[in-house]
Amino acid sequence: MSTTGEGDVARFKRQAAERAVEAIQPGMVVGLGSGSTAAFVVHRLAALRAEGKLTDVVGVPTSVGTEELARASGVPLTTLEEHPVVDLTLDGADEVDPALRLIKGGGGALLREKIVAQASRRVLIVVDAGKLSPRLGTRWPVPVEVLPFGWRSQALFLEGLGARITPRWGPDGALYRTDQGNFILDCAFGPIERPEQLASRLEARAGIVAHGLFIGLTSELVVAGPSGVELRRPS
Ligand SMILES: O=C[C@H](O)[C@H](O)[C@H](O)COP(=O)(O)O
Repeated sequence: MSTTGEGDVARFKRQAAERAVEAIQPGMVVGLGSGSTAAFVVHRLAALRAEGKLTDVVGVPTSVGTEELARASGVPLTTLEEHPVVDLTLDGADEVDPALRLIKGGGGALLREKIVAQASRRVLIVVDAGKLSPRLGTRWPVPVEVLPFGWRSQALFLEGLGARITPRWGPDGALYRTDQGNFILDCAFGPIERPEQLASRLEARAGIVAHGLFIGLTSELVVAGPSGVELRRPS
């Protein structure tokens, strides 16, 4: 059923999120992703709690924004210090290729999202069909989080790898700061032939704190579009 005034994309995100929440079992520690799709997850979890269901589930937020949303919605939170292993993480993505490799970080939460995903037994990625792509980099730049110290050197390094760099700006007219106080360089590589190789190069560079390529982390994908809601697993 559609919510009044809700556009198609928002409806697909909500439908995918509602399906994904069905994977949550009582007593689980659940990683709560960031962004508009993950917000639907939090809202659905809060609605189930209000019905007296899944009341013993606790969430690990992947950003300050998600933490605030969960608190405002009454979803109980924990930390990776208290629960270093997460049972299930539900998160969105910006671009998904056929092998279920991802680009994430459009909202700047890539580092905490990756930390939580790597600490999770199972990662369910939740998207509308518009996120599906034949090859990563076709539709979205790769966000790269860099320390402010030496960031221009990282920009030159990234240009050397073939990227067109756009530093991300905040609404206040200053360079955008992540939850960790770092900058983000959005790196348009175009369609990326070998994402694993690019990821290794980025990981080898001091000053690069995180990148938005999520490889080998997706356990399952829930995708919603005009033809319905579908579950996919990496082949
Ligand atoms: O940093 C943000 C995250 O990686 C989001 O999960 C991603 O940008 C998708 O966001 P949305 O669900 O709003 O399209």
